[in-house]
Amino acid sequence: MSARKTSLTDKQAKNGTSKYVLERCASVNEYYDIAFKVMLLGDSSVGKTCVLVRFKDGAFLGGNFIATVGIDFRNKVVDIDNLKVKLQIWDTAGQERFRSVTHAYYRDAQALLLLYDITSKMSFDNTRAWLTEIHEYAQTDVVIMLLGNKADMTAERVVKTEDGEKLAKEYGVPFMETSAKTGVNVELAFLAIAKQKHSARKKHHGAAVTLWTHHPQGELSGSGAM
Ligand SMILES: Nc1nc2c(ncn2[C@@H]2O[C@H](COP(=O)(O)OP(=O)(O)OP(=O)(O)O)[C@@H](O)[C@H]2O)c(=O)[nH]1
Repeated sequence: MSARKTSLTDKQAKNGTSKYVLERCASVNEYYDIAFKVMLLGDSSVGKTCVLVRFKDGAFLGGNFIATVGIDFRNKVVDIDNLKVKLQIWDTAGQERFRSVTHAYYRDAQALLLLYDITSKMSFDNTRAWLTEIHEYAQTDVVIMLLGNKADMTAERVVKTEDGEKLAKEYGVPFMETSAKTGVNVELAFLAIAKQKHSARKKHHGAAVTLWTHHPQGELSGSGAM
């Protein structure tokens, strides 16, 4: 496959949406209570960038496939338990040759969305290798979710829903099928993983945790106990 040097923004620019550059900068200082780093992982072309763009902008990046080079990120603030949770979402390159770049980011991730493509048996089989890699490089308390993407492509499906469920059960992780094209379950998946991380964090820190609220102007103020 011939991957060009590109990034998420390049992909969007290619699709005639250069306004994304401005929106991305504008959202950086958005108000939030806590922040989680979420990484998207999985083979090349399973739909990681498309899932991220669907979640962030509600759009589908159809057309020619342009592989991500290295890593890029975008932010989105969601509401969980009356808290503003900023998800800093890292979109990684699925191609093997960029693996050493993405390894460096694993240790900072608090949540991982591992994707396969329901029309590609190989991408499904490779999730085991991804899970081994996660085990090797990620934090021990990282929360993981398995996603079978391209659920809209029913005629081309080669991985049964039950197989995804079975694998997820084996590794003790939640599972969903998503479609970046139709949007099915995309928001739900991000919210589910953020909720899971938030619950784990609450359990770990106990009841008396003070949250620091980040205002757009840059001041900090304590927002009480959870
Ligand atoms: N029908 C359908 N096509 C999808 C879906 N998600 C992604 N695609 C298509 O699959 C191709 C690959 O999508 P990307 O999001 O670029 O894949 P990726 O996982 O980011 O690939 P890398 O950047 O190489 O890691 C593109 O042609 C997309 O239009 C989906 O849910 N349904």
